[in-house]
Amino acid sequence: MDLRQLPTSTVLSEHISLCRLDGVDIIRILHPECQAAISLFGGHLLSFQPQGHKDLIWMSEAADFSGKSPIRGGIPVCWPWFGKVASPSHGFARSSVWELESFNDQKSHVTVTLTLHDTPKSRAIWPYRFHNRLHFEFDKTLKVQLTSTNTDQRPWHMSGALHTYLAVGDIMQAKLSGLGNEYLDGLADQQRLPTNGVLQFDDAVDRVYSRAEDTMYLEDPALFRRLRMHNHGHDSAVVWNPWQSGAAGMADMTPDGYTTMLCVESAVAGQSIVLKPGQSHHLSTEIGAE
Ligand SMILES: O=P(O)(O)OC[C@H]1O[C@H](O)[C@H](O)[C@@H](O)[C@@H]1O
Repeated sequence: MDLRQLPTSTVLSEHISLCRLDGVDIIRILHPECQAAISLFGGHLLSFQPQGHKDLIWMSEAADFSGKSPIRGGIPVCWPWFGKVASPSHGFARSSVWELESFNDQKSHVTVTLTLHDTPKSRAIWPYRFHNRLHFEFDKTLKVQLTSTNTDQRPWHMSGALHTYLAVGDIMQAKLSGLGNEYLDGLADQQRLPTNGVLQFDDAVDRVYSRAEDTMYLEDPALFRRLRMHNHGHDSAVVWNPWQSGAAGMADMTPDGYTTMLCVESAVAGQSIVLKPGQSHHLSTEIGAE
């Protein structure tokens, strides 16, 4: 995604502009430390490229920016549930329009905060009141924090994920570590299986690592780099790559798209979290290149 080519709608500050791509409004950051983009549709981080590096985040060449369906790539926000436990799959936050609450453009970094709260439309899908805040901090690393607050008078349950699509040079050479000692295999009837915490790739994976470490590393020899991911507020790391056969069944992924991506998600995918009225939960991820 060439961020400089996006047509500017409004200049917000020296390094931050509002742009438009098809049906979505995009906050674009062109800062000496990094370039980044966030779609208001989905509150969806689209790109993060620290100075001197290729993008750390993968975006599908066939992604749909109509604003009608979730965007394939970036960091979709799965909320208030993860997976297909209800409809729509991965919740409604990734296909809702978030509001820009504030931004702060500094010499050393940029922050952007978006919000999403309940509406009659959201309550028709999920009958609760909530207030979500999504805070992004950009410098040499990317920090994303989702704060979910119960503004209802009843307790409610939530699960979810920051469903990060990491960019890799060649998935066949990549190695992910820090995964803990067991996983549930989504491609084998949710069997609970032991592991040494390291994963290499030669086929589709869809796994929930329920004892992942807070910090994971993705070795990427093809791009001569290692990505570091530090998660917080999660109970699992979900790892997903659809491989060739899965990509072939997706209208918004090119046939070879799977070779340059790996989803490593900071997720609440085990037991859902109960929030009482007034309580909040923070789910975050920090990503950098070494
Ligand atoms: O196609 P989506 O709804 O975006 O979901 C993409 C993937 O998300 C997660 O990683 C799940 O574990 C996978 O089972 C799912 O296929």
